[in-house]
Amino acid sequence: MAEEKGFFKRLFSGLSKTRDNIVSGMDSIFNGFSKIDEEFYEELEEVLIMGDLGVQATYDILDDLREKVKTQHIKEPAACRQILIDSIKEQMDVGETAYEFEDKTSVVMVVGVNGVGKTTTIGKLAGKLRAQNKKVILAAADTFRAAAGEQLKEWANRAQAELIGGQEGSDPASVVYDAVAAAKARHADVLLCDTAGRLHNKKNLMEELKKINRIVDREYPEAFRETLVVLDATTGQNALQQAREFKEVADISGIILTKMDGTAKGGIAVAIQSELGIPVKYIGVGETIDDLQKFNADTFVDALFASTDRESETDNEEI
Ligand SMILES: Nc1nc2c(ncn2[C@@H]2O[C@H](COP(=O)(O)OP(=O)(O)OP(=O)(O)O)[C@@H](O)[C@H]2O)c(=O)[nH]1
Repeated sequence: MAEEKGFFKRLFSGLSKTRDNIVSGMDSIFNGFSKIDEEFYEELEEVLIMGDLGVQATYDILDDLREKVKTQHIKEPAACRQILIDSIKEQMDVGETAYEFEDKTSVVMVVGVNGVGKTTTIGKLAGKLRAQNKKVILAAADTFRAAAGEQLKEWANRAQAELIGGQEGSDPASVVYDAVAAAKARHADVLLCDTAGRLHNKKNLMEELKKINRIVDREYPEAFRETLVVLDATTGQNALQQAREFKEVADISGIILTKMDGTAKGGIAVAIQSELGIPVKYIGVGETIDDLQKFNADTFVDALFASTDRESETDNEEI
């Protein structure tokens, strides 16, 4: 519980800019309007869209609000606040988020375009698994970018995980082949593969991922599989677009949203889960190895909408 409480507090403070961006605007609408009319809905729409919740999720949330206002005969704008909170949670519902790979012999493909924090995230994930005493191997299969291998090596050292590959320009599929052989020989629990994420040539990317997946299918059929996309939350709608494009080329099982600390665009988590139906599994909340947290949509929405007095309340309260 203490860990959960600490998590809520960190999430609460990390979301301060997103809160300013979304909730402050909403609250001034709830408090400033004396009746629920078209202008009220229009202003809410603007706040939600500007808050990066995405067009689709915004429309769905507002349709739901209109419906409930009608059926429950709500007259007070302020009474809409809780309905909206519940509706955002409903929109984000993708069922229970599973983390089976953490407890199984598994191969995890991690994809994401350059600069989103992919290497850092893989390092953090390795650290998290190592802290659970898992044997972790990292495959440096993003062989396209110079220095990517070096950077991953540093993270591997930090996390005390073994690294396979890392030579610039080598074939990603052969790195994965070697890494699978190492994972099997050394009875690794989790093989984390840093794979390429160049979206400008989708066909090549798709072929490359297919080729890599075929190798794992053939060489390691018993392994549990997962494909995670890393997205930079600070890029807002761009991140959503990247998620859409990766969804077209691979079977994505989860998303990791980095740089959630201090961004005003945290609303993108709503857009991703609501529009794509893919769970955000982790969020990055800083640059160190411990700054990766499991994501829970309800806790996220609660932290976003919690009043600013809530932070001190959480000192004495179990969340
Ligand atoms: N504040 C913050 N910074 C982060 C987070 N995750 C990554 N970063 C920083 O983002 C920058 C880019 O991270 P990298 O891991 O190098 O990015 P990358 O996606 O691996 O880039 P490539 O290696 O080019 O593919 C680094 O300075 C990281 O420290 C996060 O959750 N919060």
